[in-house]
Amino acid sequence: MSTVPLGQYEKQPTVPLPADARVLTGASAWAAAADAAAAKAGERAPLIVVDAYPGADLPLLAKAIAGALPDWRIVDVEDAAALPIAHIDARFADNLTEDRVFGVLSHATVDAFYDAERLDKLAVEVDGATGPTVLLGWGADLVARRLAHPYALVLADMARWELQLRQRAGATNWRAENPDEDQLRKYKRGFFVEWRVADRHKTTLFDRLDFVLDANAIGSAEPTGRTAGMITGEAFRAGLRDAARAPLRVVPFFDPGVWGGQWMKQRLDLDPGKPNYAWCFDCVPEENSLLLEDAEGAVVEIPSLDLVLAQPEALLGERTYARFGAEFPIRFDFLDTMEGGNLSLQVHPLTDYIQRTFGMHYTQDESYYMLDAGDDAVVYLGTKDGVDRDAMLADLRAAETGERPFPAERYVNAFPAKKHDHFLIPAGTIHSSGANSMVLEISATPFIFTFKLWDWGRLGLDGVPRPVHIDHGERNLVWKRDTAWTEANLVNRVETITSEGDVVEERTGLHELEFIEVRRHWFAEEVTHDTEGTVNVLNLVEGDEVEITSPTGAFAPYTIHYAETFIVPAAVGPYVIRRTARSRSERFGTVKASVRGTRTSEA
Ligand SMILES: O=P(O)(O)OC[C@H]1O[C@](O)(CO)[C@@H](O)[C@@H]1O
Repeated sequence: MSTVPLGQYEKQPTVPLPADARVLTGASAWAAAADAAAAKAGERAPLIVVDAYPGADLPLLAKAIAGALPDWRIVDVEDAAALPIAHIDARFADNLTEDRVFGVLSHATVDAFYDAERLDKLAVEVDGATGPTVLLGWGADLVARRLAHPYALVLADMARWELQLRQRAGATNWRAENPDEDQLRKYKRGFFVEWRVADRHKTTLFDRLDFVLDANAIGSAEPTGRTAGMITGEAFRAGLRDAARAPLRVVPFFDPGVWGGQWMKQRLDLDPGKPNYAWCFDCVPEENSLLLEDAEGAVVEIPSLDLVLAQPEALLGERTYARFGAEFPIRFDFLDTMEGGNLSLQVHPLTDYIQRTFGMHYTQDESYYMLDAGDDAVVYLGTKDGVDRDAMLADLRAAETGERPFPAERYVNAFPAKKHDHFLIPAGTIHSSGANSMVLEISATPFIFTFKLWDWGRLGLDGVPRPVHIDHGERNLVWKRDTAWTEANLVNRVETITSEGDVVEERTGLHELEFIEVRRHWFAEEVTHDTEGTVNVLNLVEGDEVEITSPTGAFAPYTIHYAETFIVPAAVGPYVIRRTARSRSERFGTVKASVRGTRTSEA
């Protein structure tokens, strides 16, 4: 039974660890690592390798290890063998670019950050060590794997949301000297280079890990009330294997913005002291976390991306995995502009453009599902009939220089928006959510490839104008998406699929140029679903509380509250969504997204 009040959004959802797994903390965690290292070493001096995700707080980690294992020599692999930062900057200059926001995705491996000769030398030195040694740092395994003898391997893992919070608070990129650099540039360096390389690297460790340490809780940007937990590699692997076979939620994160609103604060019970909340990222497994909980209630936080990387086929399904690789292709998030402002007027790149320019293999196709709407809510979508494109571009450029505001109403449609409307936004379509809207974005995962065209003359939260990219926008705007086309193709394309008793199933999108299929179900009692071999992402858009149950008892009933997004992994198969014993709502509504053409019943 749910522990939160009826209908109240759960902000810290957890995923159970196997019954026999325990979260270790403090000195006992390091003692367990030391025991494992000693057992592997036999007659030799034991070795613990702590491979830390870039952005982990190494000084604090070293202090914790030294406190627990005072007789061990701790070697900072980064100090010993990393290439000078100027060398790394030059190596990745083409990926990092001069732009504030956009880089080019790197295909490098962690070796590119290290001096191979110094790694060799360090390996020889560690090989000859007579006392117990800890190798610490991102890529520490590069040294250890040069050795012929076994060692205990610890991954000090971190999620991207925590990394971003630390960057905002002054943390640098990996070994860079940029504490005061523009946050957009720090993020760019993570997104296009560091995190890509680091994810590729850590995936090579997963099968060999002896322990996973929650480095989010070591030097956290904001107080979490948690001490850093450690679980065994076995618990990590088994926990993820189980997680990919039952419904789950990732840990949502909430972020303020220039256009942010008040709806989430009130309805999702967020900090009333904050001026606003703009976004809630409720299903972006690339950035969110999973909270793994043991049978005694102790919790360890890991990146939810680990689930995607470790269990891609069970999670995504064979066909979706074949199409996207180990990437979670569906993103759900909230955009809250209730009593806030308009989003920027924007456009996303076409597939060909995002591939050629940024090295992304699929693009940021989107849609706005209206979870709620004020009386005056509108969605800006598509250009007006007969627009003079040169005049519009000239007006956008004049607005960018501050010469005069952009007359958006002259060029862009503003469609009235009400609760449960669904607006489809294939890449290349000009769009923006207006003020007084509560949008559930159901989109492809890419989320930073936004070409802002006009930001309504306002400044960003950092006091400087947010970046506008009219040149990129011009190359991607599809001008034939005028009023008539937009209305016929992108506004409320709802189609009833079946209607039986109290259950109605509708298709609400997305547009045929987008790969996501969205089905909405209305019901009073229950609806039977089947993943049919592909991942489902759902949100309870109407009703206070439901539970997800297994007709075969394959997983324990899982409670979902209003507005919560949840993932049903492909491996689940059949599942039932039904009202709970304490539900008070008369009617429920869910929206369910999957990748079109990947269900077993689709030829
Ligand atoms: O550019 P703005 O005005 O912040 O718009 C909101 C942004 O949030 C997203 O919807 C999701 O990250 C982007 O597509 C969009 O750019």
